Amino acid sequence: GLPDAAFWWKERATCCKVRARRFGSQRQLVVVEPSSTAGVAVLKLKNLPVNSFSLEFLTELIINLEKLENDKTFRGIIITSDCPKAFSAGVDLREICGKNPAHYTEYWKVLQDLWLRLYLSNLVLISAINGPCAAGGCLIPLTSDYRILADNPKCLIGLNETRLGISAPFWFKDPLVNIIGHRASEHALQLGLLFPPAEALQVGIVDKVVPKDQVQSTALSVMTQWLAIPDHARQLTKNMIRKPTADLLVKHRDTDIQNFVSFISRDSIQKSLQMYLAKLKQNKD
Ligand SMILES: CC/C=C\C/C=C\CCCC/C=C/C(=O)SCCNC(=O)CCNC(=O)[C@H](O)C(C)(C)COP(=O)(O)OP(=O)(O)OC[C@H]1O[C@@H](n2cnc3c(N)ncnc32)[C@H](O)[C@@H]1OP(=O)(O)O
Repeated sequence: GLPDAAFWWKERATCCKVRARRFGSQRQLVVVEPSSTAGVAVLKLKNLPVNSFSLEFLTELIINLEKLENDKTFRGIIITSDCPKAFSAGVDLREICGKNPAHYTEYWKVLQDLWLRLYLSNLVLISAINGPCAAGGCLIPLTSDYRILADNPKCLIGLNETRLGISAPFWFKDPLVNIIGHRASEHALQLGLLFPPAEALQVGIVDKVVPKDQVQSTALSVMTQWLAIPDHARQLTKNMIRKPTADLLVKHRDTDIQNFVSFISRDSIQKSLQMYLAKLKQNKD
């Protein structure tokens, strides 16, 4: 439960800081601003062009989340995108293509860290999804407490991993099952469905669909409702509900990493990821 997670966070926080020093980039990939509502931060994802999860971006994201978690002035975070093209395109395919097992191991550990940091956060997390959100990109909405999607046909959301010839890990699948149910997940995951807004709302992968220019204000007004509940009661309840799902990853992290590394290192998987990336580059608007 929380003691386990706290242990992991302490250990991994040190690794993140070491890694951040290694990148030493001048680009700010995550921007945190206080909102007009007291106690609420707006965290903007800014890894242009599509907020794909590079190792550097993940590291910066985790460090910023950790800072907010430890800053007692904040009770909630609205997570949104500052990239016009996407909320998030998920895993950066260049991180899991053509690299070595040591790199895959490091990458997967950091992605697990992000998931744990978000899923077990004591803060209220609201995803203000203002662009397409695919596969690993759904990690943020699926670990949030509430999801608001922009009503735009380009704003597709879902776990489309099977379309790339890969499978979503169990810790993506479990929150999806918790949110939309077993049968709908079975359907969505196997077919790698990306839902347009009305269908996303109907299946329940998002809680609200609003015009794009109202995503932010809606997130703030939903946040106000959540913050009306005393923190300790809400946090205990959140932990009680999420602990069994989180424990599965906390207890099986190493096996999960080994499975991922051996799966992703296969020639056939590498080939299909390379083909998908090449197709993305061809299909330019
Ligand atoms: C045993 C089992 C154990 C474990 C499981 C095993 C494996 C699990 C694997 C990990 C699980 C998670 C997987 C993922 O997240 S895979 C990524 C899936 N993402 C997608 O399918 C989205 C792809 N992107 C898009 O659809 C579009 O880019 C998008 C977001 C709709 C925006 O479209 P558009 O505005 O037209 O912009 P472009 O397509 O031109 O994109 C701009 C630019 O970005 C590059 N790019 C896009 N997405 C990615 C990406 N995910 N990784 C790397 N690069 C990406 C794109 O190629 C363009 O690049 P260019 O250089 O041409 O400008």
